[in-house]
Amino acid sequence: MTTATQLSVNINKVALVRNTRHLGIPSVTRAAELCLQAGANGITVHPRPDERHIRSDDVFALAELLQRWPGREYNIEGNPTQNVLGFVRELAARGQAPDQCTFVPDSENQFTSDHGWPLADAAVRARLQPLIAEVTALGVRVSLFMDPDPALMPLARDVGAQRVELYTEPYAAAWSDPAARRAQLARYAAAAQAALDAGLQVNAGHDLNRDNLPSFVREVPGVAEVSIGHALIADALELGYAATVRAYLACCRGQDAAPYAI
Ligand SMILES: CC(=O)[C@@H](O)[C@H](O)COP(=O)(O)O
Ligand SMILES: NCC(=O)COP(=O)(O)O
Repeated sequence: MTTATQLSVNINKVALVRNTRHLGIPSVTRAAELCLQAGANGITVHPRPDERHIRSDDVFALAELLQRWPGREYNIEGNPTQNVLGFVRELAARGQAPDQCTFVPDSENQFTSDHGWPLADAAVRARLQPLIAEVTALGVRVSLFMDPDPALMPLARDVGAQRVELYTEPYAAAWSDPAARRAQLARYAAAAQAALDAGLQVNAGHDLNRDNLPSFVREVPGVAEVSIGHALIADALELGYAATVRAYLACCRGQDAAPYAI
């Protein structure tokens, strides 16, 4: 039996709105709790070094919150040469290690994530290997953010990652053109299969939404988890967290999205 794709809700954008005032609203911990109550399988954050959205305090408050939700996962994304390892080390020391750390090769002030690790470069592999080993030794699963290139998947395994997260923006951008969509789906399916063949598990994320998610999980083999933030939080502004999470969970099971009844 295949397990349904898990939904990890990225709450960066809740923090982004919160940070425009000094009032503490909307609350990221409340948002996380409402998403978990609605059935989300996990919470993702990407604490960027400039703290434009998720701040250091949020990372720790969410780790505390996740302790009360056994079986739900906490995924922290970021560049291991910047701030993310500090969070993982400190949380592990507190006995609150995240379940997963997704290494993303973003620069300090990057607008948003837009490429995966260039693992064909031996110097990049040599830099990553000890960092992956350290995080794995802390009991945290490491996932590498990757472009959908089948040739790179065995290299992700060789540097010690347990998962890859396929960067899905090119698929999302092609979605409204049927021929381009089919070509992208074939490309992602080949990358996912190469990852599975290499013994890796497969995550996916970036610009996934209610429209493009069902065909992705139906056609790309073995997608263990999707992390979704921007579109999901935008939908939640209209519908609330609970209805939105339930709609995305249905998409994760491959059901095409019904129009929202407002
Ligand atoms: C790793 C990734 O795909 C990113 O999508 C991400 O976490 C979003 O970051 P922003 O919310 O800062 O755009
Ligand atoms: N890893 C991708 C993620 O967490 C959310 O990306 P997006 O849905 O905000 O584009």
